[in-house]
Amino acid sequence: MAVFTSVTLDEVNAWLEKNYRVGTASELKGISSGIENSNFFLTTQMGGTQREFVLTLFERLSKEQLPYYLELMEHLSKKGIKVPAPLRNNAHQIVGDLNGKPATIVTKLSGKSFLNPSVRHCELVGDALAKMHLAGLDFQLSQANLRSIDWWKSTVPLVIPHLNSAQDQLIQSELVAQINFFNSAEYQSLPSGPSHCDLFRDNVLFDNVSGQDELGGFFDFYFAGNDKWLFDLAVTINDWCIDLATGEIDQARYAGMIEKYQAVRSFEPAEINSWNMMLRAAALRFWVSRLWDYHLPREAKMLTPHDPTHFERILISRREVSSYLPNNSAKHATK
Ligand SMILES: Nc1ncnc2c1ncn2[C@@H]1O[C@H](COP(=O)(O)OP(=O)(O)O)[C@@H](O)[C@H]1O
Ligand SMILES: N[C@@H](CCOP(=O)(O)O)C(=O)O
Repeated sequence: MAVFTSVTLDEVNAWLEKNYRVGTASELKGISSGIENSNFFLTTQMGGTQREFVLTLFERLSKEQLPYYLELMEHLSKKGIKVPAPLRNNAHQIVGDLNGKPATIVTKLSGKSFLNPSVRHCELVGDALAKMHLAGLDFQLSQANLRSIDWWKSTVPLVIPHLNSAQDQLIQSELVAQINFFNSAEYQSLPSGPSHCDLFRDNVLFDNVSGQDELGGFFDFYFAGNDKWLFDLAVTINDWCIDLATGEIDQARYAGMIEKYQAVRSFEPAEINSWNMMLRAAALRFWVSRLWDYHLPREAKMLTPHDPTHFERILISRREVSSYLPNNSAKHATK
């Protein structure tokens, strides 16, 4: 995360004293990774106990949109899914205000990210993602994925002036294909529910337990929304189970993630048929957002935009190669 809004230790202490019972802040460290919000590692001292949190100031999401994300994290965490738990303030509110921005404190997960994941890491993520989908079924709030097709339709025209003619043609033809896909009866029938929608390698931590990596947790729910579960899985596969240089699927990691996901929740026939288009949708989603962040950047300290051409390559690869979603009972070609 970049730091768009600065906060001092004194400002945090005044805010904590007024609103929370977590003791006194002894350390506040701006976090440089991430691109959406202003994040800080926050250490507090209370009665001789040191506690660690993450303080987030939201830069784009409004106070009205935030309860969905934060209450979803609270809901999942209460159900035993490893995600940060937001702290409610003294007025029992899940979000407050700090330095003119909506702000919240969540528990800090332990562990580290693996940017070159193994088959085991992918298996752990597949298992936990399916469990997270099922745990979200009885979550009462509903909010659409704000970075879905309506956002692609409004953002593609803004980035087109920055593209060469081959890219322009590719993005427009994929958008049309996705509009048709989203309008199909089969798409409409796909199972859905609260979804993370950005479960990249840098949004998952692993802990080493007795010499073996175990899931530390999923975080960064601020692109979450009610969406097709298959989209969530496709976003995750497109980041975790690929050869990073070419964007092509790595079969061992792919099979590991799918198998463990499916051990928890079996795919429906419509999901098997929709898989290739969903992988393409997931690639288009991040090509568009990376182009937008790259060509229309915001002012921020410590902001490093991601490379858009990576998702252009992934999209080209998914359009050229038909992918299969293995199922215990049936295997269908998707193209
Ligand atoms: N709850 C958490 N526990 C541990 N680390 C976290 C937590 N939330 C954020 N981080 C750290 O902060 C970094 C940036 O957070 P992220 O949510 O990705 O930012 P952004 O909101 O900009 O996407 C992460 O890479 C991670 O190192
Ligand atoms: N995962 C997205 C960017 C979203 O940023 P994050 O830091 O909030 O995960 C990408 O890689 O394009």
